Amino acid sequence: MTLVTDVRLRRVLDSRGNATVEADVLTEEGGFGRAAAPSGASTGEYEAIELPAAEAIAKAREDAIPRLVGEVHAGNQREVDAALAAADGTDDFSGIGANSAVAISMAAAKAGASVTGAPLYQHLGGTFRGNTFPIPLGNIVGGGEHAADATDIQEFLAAPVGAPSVSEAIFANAAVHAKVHDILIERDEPCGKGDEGAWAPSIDDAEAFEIVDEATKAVADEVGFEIRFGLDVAAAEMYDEDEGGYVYSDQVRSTEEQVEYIADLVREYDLKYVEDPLDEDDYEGFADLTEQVGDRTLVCGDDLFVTNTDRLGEGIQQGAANSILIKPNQIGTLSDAFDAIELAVENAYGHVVSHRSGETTDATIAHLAVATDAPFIKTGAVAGERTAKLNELIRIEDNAV
Ligand SMILES: C=C(OP(=O)(O)O)C(=O)O
Ligand SMILES: [Mg+2]
Repeated sequence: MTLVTDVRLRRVLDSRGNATVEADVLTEEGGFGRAAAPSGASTGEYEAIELPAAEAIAKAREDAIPRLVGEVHAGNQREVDAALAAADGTDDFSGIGANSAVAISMAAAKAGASVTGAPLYQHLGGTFRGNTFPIPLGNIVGGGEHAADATDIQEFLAAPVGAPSVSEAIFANAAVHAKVHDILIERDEPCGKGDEGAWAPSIDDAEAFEIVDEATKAVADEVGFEIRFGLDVAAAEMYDEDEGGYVYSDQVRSTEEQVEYIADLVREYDLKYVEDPLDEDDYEGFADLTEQVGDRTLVCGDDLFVTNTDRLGEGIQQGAANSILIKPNQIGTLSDAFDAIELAVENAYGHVVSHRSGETTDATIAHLAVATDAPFIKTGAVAGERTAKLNELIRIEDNAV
């Protein structure tokens, strides 16, 4: 019923104005799915390989499409993704590009869902999925690789942990974003934005902590539920062995100092979430920090794990982190992302489904988060390509998809 009859690929724009891959998958019975690959800026060293969009499309047309059309069923995700892996022939999708692979994989899932008439989250999660919704982590202030001349820490993320519904959580994050704007205006700070729609003022990290703390508390008082905040330190981008550690604007911190610094921040600001607090090769540092504060905060591996079961397995063995970021394009297919989620869940690691800094209006990750009962989703607070996912979550909650 869901035999693939055509796969069409094209270059489209992403939110940074770069070319990315969009895929259409067509099936018997009129099934149709369309999806586009996102793209990172602070990419992990161990991620699957994104090729220039035109090259990824050419390679996929030559090697992958003949293995898909008339050969696999869009309703059978593992069959689709195995064909993509076989067509690629490498262990990092450098053959056809992880951007072609993930776009086709997600488009196939949508085509499979369209034939059955089930919403994508139900097609992916099954009718016996749980009944939870992810808490959205909203990027409020940021710098690092996502904005020049702003904070060293890449993302300050609002975490509306007490929200009674996903829509109230989403509106709370938008209110925190607006509150930070008010505070920046009061302080006479410029209000430019970074790649993900977060404010990117030329302030130091200490001032950003002060402002985000004030804004989350003020909005929590207004809405009447708990809002905490968290960080994506993206520390691999700061780490420089030759410089002796983590290079901040005003100092260099050794690994021990970095662990201490982050642990102190968790305690001082009661942080709910800390992503990539250490370099992507430093399992030991992650384990040390997790031992110190893992009982009170999520220590999350993004560049550390890159949605990869081998790297997550190593982390589980060493006690490094207690949660994993899930970015399908880091690993290439939805099946690979599901494998990482399954391994995480089996080992009581939380999973946080995530956007990339370069995005389109594709909303697949909203469905993926709901399908897998993800405790959190990280997909910005404002900006059209971010609100595409947030509004889809609201529609899912409202049974309107
Ligand atoms: C979303 C992120 O940024 P990028 O897509 O640039 O890796 C991140 O680091 O978590
Ligand atoms: Mg990250």
